[in-house]
This record gives sequence, structure tokens and C-alpha cells, in this order.
Amino acid sequence: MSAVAAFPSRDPIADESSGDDHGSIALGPSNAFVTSPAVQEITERALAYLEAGYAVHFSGPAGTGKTTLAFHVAAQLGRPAILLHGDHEFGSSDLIGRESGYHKSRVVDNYIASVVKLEEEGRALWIDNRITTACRLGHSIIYDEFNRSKPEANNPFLSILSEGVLNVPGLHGRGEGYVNVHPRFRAIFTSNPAEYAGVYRTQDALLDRMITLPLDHYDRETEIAITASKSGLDMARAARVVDLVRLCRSEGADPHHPTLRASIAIARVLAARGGEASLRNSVFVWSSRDILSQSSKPGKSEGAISSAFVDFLLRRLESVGDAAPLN
Ligand SMILES: Nc1ncnc2c1ncn2[C@@H]1O[C@H](COP(=O)(O)OP(=O)(O)OP(=O)(O)O)[C@@H](O)[C@H]1O
Repeated sequence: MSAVAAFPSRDPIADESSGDDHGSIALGPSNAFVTSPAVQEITERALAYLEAGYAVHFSGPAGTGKTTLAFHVAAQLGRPAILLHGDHEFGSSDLIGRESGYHKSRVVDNYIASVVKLEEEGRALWIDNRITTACRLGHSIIYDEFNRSKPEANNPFLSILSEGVLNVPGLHGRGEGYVNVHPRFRAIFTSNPAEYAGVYRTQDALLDRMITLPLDHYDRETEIAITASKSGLDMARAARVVDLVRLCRSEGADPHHPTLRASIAIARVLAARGGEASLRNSVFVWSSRDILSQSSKPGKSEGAISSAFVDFLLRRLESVGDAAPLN
């Protein structure tokens, strides 16, 4: 376990700025962030691509640590970051900006007493949205679950990522129709697999403009370290919890459920209520049954995890004691 160390220091979101920067946040490292060889390796690959000027995309099933990793990597870039969550109601204007009202000014020129000149100027007001702000100021964008937005809403990224230019149609009339992307602008995307509910298939042209790093569930050691760090449970009991959840993934109908979130949830209950991670502790038994059966897909009987199945796995785990994990 010594290879897995907690990343020291402050909270992930250290500072929230306001004003012109449209909600950029200053990111710092988190006390609870766990780094392990697996986490370090993927972080280094992502940073290498970002530093070379590419956008990075973490794709993978739910609960594989994509969002947490995106924040961690963005923090290493040392720039303010803007967070966006994919949303099927987004249109491009939600990302790049929109007209907002009308600015009217009236000039009365009575410099020469006998001549009164009236000039009226009208101009639509433009409000930058988050992508435009990030492009102008060279901030980083974390676009979480970007494929929950309709593909056409994400079209502004096509020219940003290939030509370094953001096309802002609303500003065309006043000679500002294009924003040159600041050289320090970077984008980190995350996505869930296309077969998930509420997720759109991404246009190939956009995928072609980013470097995709597929994430899977972390190795056992990393999952134990994260579970212990997020719950406050000791490593030995966190290991039992993680073994149960991993066994459930490998023996159950869905290799992606339950996730690390279930390990963290069981571990938190155990940390709060106390007792060992064994069949002899009713807290461990009922929390495992409740949390693992919740983690099966709601409304779907196929792949559902029954209490009887959880009990069966608990007995298997008990039978090996502290011996090598079953999975
Ligand atoms: N390196 C890490 N250190 C500490 N906690 C972590 C780490 N990686 C993941 N976690 C924790 O694991 C859980 C799942 O991680 P996260 O939300 O990043 O996954 P995700 O892949 O983005 O999930 P989803 O696709 O469902 O949004 C969270 O509670 C998160 O805090």
C-alpha cells in the first residue's frame, strides 16, 4: 500500500473569483485526492497532451474517477478554470454568449447655439458566456459529461480546437465576429459511454480534435486508498469493502456496477457506526445489501443485485478471510 499516497494540501476549489471572468475558479490540490501509480500515470499523459496544446478527453463508465481527475489535471495547469456540465437543453448561445438588451445613447450637440444636432445610436449589448471568456482570457475549461449536450451545441469547439478561433456570430455585425483563442486556453472533457441514458453520440469531427484517454475502474490498491481517504476508514476495513464491491462487479451481471462510489458509501457508514467489515457486523451486512442493490440500474430488473446475491458474496469473502483477494 505504500505506493499509494494521499496528495497533500488544500481543498480542490480554493478560491472563487467573481466579476468579469464569468465564474472562473482557482483550483488547488485537495487533501482527499489520492494519487497512486495508476493515477500518476494517467495524470502525466494528460498533462503531456495539454502542454503540447491538445484538448484531453477522459471517457469511461460512471464512477471511474473522470471528473476528479479532470479537476486534478486542471489544477496542475495553474490557470483559473471554468466548469461546465453537459446539458441537453444547452444551445451554442449558452456556451458562447448572447445578445442582452439594447444600448441607446442620445447626443445633443448644441455647441453652436443656433444648431441643435441630435444623434441617436443603438447597439445590441452582448454578454460573453463561459467558453468565450475562457478563450479570451486563456482559462482552462472542464467540460464534464459534455456528451449530455446536443452535438450541435458543442460545435463552437470545432474551430476552437482546430483553428484556435471562436466564431461568435452575434458579434459579426460589429467587426468582432471572431475571438482569437488565447494561447494558454486548454480544454478537458469527460464523457460517459454512448449507451448510457441521456447521452448523445459525439460527432467524429469533435472527437478527432481531442485526445481521448479511456478510463476503467482503478486497480484494487488505488480503490482501497480512495475509499479509505474519502471515508476515514482504516485501510484494512477499506480493503474488505473494496473486495466486496469488486467481487460484485466481477460476479454480477454488469462489469461496471457497483462502482467506487458504493465502496465509499459503505465505508462511510462503517466509519460512522463502527464495527468490523465482516458478516458478524450487522451494520456491514445491511449497509452492503442496501447500497449494492441501489447501485444496480434503476428500473431495470436485468442486472439487479439482490440481497441474496450480496449475502452470497459476503459469505465468499468471509471464507477467504484475510487471504488474497478473490478478484
Ligand atoms: N484520485 C482520487 N482521489 C480521491 N477520490 C477520488 C479519486 N478518484 C475518484 N475519487 C472519488 O470517487 C468517486 C467517483 O469519482 P468521479 O465522480 O470523479 O467519477 P466519474 O467517473 O466522474 O463519475 P460519473 O461519470 O458518474 O460522473 C467520487 O466520490 C470521487 O471523489
